[in-house]
Amino acid sequence: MPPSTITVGVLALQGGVVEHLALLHRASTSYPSVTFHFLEVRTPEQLSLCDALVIPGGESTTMAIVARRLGLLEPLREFVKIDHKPVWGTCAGLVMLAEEASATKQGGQELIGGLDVRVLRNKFGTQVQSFVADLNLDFLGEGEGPFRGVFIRAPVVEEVMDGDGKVKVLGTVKKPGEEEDIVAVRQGNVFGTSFHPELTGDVRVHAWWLGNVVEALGQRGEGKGLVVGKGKTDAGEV
Ligand SMILES: NC(=O)CC[C@H](N)C(=O)O
Repeated sequence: MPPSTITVGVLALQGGVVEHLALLHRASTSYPSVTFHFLEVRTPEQLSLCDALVIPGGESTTMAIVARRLGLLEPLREFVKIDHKPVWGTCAGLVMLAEEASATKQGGQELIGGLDVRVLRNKFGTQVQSFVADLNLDFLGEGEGPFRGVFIRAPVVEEVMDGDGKVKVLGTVKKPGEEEDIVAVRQGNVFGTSFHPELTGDVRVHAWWLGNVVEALGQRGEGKGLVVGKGKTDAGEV
């Protein structure tokens, strides 16, 4: 039985929070039998209300420092690795969800973990080397056209570290003259993308992910979300 109400948080320490909320809200109309509540998460208390979480793009070093100061890092690790609640990280969010990261600032940076991968930060260079590429994301379903991948100081998965195939590669990109790079992975309830679906206006990845959330929580008999009117988030109308 899918749960009737689900609370989805967006970690709102910095980065593309509003964009995710807008697309999540649009995607939620694909599941009319479920009432979604969307919540900006800045405190452990807010996190504890969530059934699932999006960690947006932005700057993973800053996000980690702020999360540490707000007492959120350990609760986030529990959320992902002990409670196994569904989580999706985009770009900096993918970095946060990796077990290891390379090209970090001197002294390294704190991560949440959950994906047995090592990411390489800023693989394609600086902000001015941002690019857009058509991606074939088979998980979106047969007959779906390519997805416009927006890459901004994006990381890639440079190594899948688990030996037993738990990490599934769901998307790659190949720039002319370069090797293919892994840009979407999933391990159980943890999903990560190097690119930014929230900046495209294309709702398909958000809708797919919400479908996974509904399914995962249904299997666990969970979904304790607060019931609020559709069309609103804590950030107001989106
Ligand atoms: N657009 C982004 O989220 C950039 C991610 C950033 N390079 C980081 O490592 O945190």
